Amino acid sequence: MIKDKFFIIDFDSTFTQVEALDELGEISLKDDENKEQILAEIKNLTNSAMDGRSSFTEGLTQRLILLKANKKHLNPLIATLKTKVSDSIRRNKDFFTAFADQILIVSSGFKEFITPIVTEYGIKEENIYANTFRYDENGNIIGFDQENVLCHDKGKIKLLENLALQGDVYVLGDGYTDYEIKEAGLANKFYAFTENVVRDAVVAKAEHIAPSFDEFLYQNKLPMAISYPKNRISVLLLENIHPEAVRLFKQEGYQVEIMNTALNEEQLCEKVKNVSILGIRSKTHVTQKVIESANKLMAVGAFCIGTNQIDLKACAKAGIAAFNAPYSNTRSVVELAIGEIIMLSRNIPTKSEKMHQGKWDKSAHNSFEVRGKKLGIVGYGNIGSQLSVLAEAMGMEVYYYDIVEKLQLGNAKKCTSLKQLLSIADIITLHVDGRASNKDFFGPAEFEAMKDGVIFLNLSRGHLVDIASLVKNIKSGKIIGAAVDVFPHEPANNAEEFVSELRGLANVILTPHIGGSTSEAQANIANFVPNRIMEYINTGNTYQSVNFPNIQLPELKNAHRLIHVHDNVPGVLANINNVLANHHVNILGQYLKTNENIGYVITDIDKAYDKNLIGDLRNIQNTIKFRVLY
Ligand SMILES: NC(=O)c1ccc[n+]([C@@H]2O[C@H](COP(=O)([O-])OP(=O)(O)OC[C@H]3O[C@@H](n4cnc5c(N)ncnc54)[C@H](O)[C@@H]3O)[C@@H](O)[C@H]2O)c1
Ligand SMILES: O=C(O)CC[C@@H](O)C(=O)O
Repeated sequence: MIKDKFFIIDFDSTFTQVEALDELGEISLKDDENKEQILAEIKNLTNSAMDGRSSFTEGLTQRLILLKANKKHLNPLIATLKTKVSDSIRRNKDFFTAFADQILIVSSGFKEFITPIVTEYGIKEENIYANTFRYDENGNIIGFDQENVLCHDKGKIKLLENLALQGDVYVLGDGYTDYEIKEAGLANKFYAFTENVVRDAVVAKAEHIAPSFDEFLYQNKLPMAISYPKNRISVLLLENIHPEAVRLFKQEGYQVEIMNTALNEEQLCEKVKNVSILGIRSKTHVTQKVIESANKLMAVGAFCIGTNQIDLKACAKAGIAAFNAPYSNTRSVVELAIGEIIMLSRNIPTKSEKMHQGKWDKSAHNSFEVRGKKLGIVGYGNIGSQLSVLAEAMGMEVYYYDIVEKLQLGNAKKCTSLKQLLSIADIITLHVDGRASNKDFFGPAEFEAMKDGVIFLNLSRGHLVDIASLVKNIKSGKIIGAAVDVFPHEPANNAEEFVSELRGLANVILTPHIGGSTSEAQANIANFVPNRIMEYINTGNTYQSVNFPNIQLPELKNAHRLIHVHDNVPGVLANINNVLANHHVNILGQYLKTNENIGYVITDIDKAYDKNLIGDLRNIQNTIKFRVLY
């Protein structure tokens, strides 16, 4: 145990997420008709004192008058505060117990509510320095013990002078009075604690910032509950990702930067250098070069279905796990396709445009019901098969073609070749994935093989269709209607012009890659992808990763989890186990999965291990990445 270090920890907004007197006001003023106004006044007084803008003693006196609190309000207050202990303090409970002799709570709050909270964390009652209330004969709180130095301005300084601690003193707090201890020369280091509140005046003065208690422990090489402070994990989210993803990552304690645009390779290489988690949609390309520029990248999240924009193999080889949202926008794409099939069958784009020009063209020419028509679905995956179900419900006859064997839904008929499908269908819709081999999948020969008067849709990927051939066949009248949502070149953001030969053609619906852009889908994606990534980081689970072997395990309690990513060559598992045996490590469980590129091993071991073990595991030949989870 380290004997010559003392940790001075503030209570309000540091040990707990809140200011206790504000919470007390919520209780004591519950039935007061001016509650909101009084609470606002109390908050102002608190903030002014915490920022060092006003006299602490005066503010405290005024706050107690405004509170109109009674002894009977303290139990409910304590119950509330117990639920509001700061997250990072709560998870590091073991630290408080282990270092109880060296931890002092120094607060200008009140012992009556501080003691029951902090002693549950192993903090010693004699190490709690705080004020005490004075009551009248009815239990009303009417003031505080004026003898206590902590109720006076510079009270914390006076207390520390009196304590005359022999050793290094580290102060952690959110307020100006905490900083003043260091300023007065009574502490070696002051850490502005910003997990709950960021006080600019304090942060500006602080030489150390602790966005979490983990960071404080990490910087001081003290034992912590997690392997790495989450605030050190930086997330870059591009392409206007839904705010729910930002909220989830921030809630986890990560630093998040958002951009509304896609980045080109050069821009991304620069931006990605210190990023741990990268979130993109369909337009940002994560290339080999980008991966080589990323020094800290652990995971890439495609906030969409398609992952063709990510070099998945290069990511795996660099130990970077990639995730997507395979089903979150499926329904949205299907609904758009259904709508477009009907609109195109009725020639609506042309008719609507004419109406806008004042032209009344009431005719049934080239207008058809979809009932009884043959719909040809190319790519019978999640989108294709769901479209099949809805199309049948509208009375369409469904044909599909896929390169792999797929479950036939309803009365859908499987075509044994693309050619067969193209020769049968009245409406052809493309739902294959964007793998490289599908480039120019639909060119002159495929359009040639279609029936005359066909309708064509592409809501999959732009590079799958040769646009010049498509345009030629629309102009010739072979294709009487088309809907295109995806293009070989798409603008990086909403400010860039969309340039395409498809512009201005009759009965052609052009949409800006919005097949999956519904509120529901974007919110679902924003929930799904961060959770997958955070689970991977916190537990090692690679479930639904698109490039890592999938392993799913429960969170680990009272053991270490060693996560080893290596080239998929023979002998690595044996080498891992040799190292573990040499260090006399007891294995609690071990799981290995490989794919064509990498091997992924999770080993759960006893809590105790010799520190050289980590270095030895890292040095095993063919190791790509290694990390330890607590
Ligand atoms: N427009 C949008 O906003 C939008 C939204 C979501 C998805 N998408 C695109 O749609 C694609 C399909 O999505 P999904 O969820 O159905 O994917 P999926 O992986 O479930 O289905 C793709 C299917 O295509 C098949 N396939 C691949 N190549 C083929 C080929 N050459 N010939 C025949 N079949 C082939 C696969 O075997 C698979 O069954 C995504 O990969 C994405 O590119 C676009
Ligand atoms: O939102 C996007 O950019 C892509 C949507 C879609 O193409 C997908 O792959 O899910």
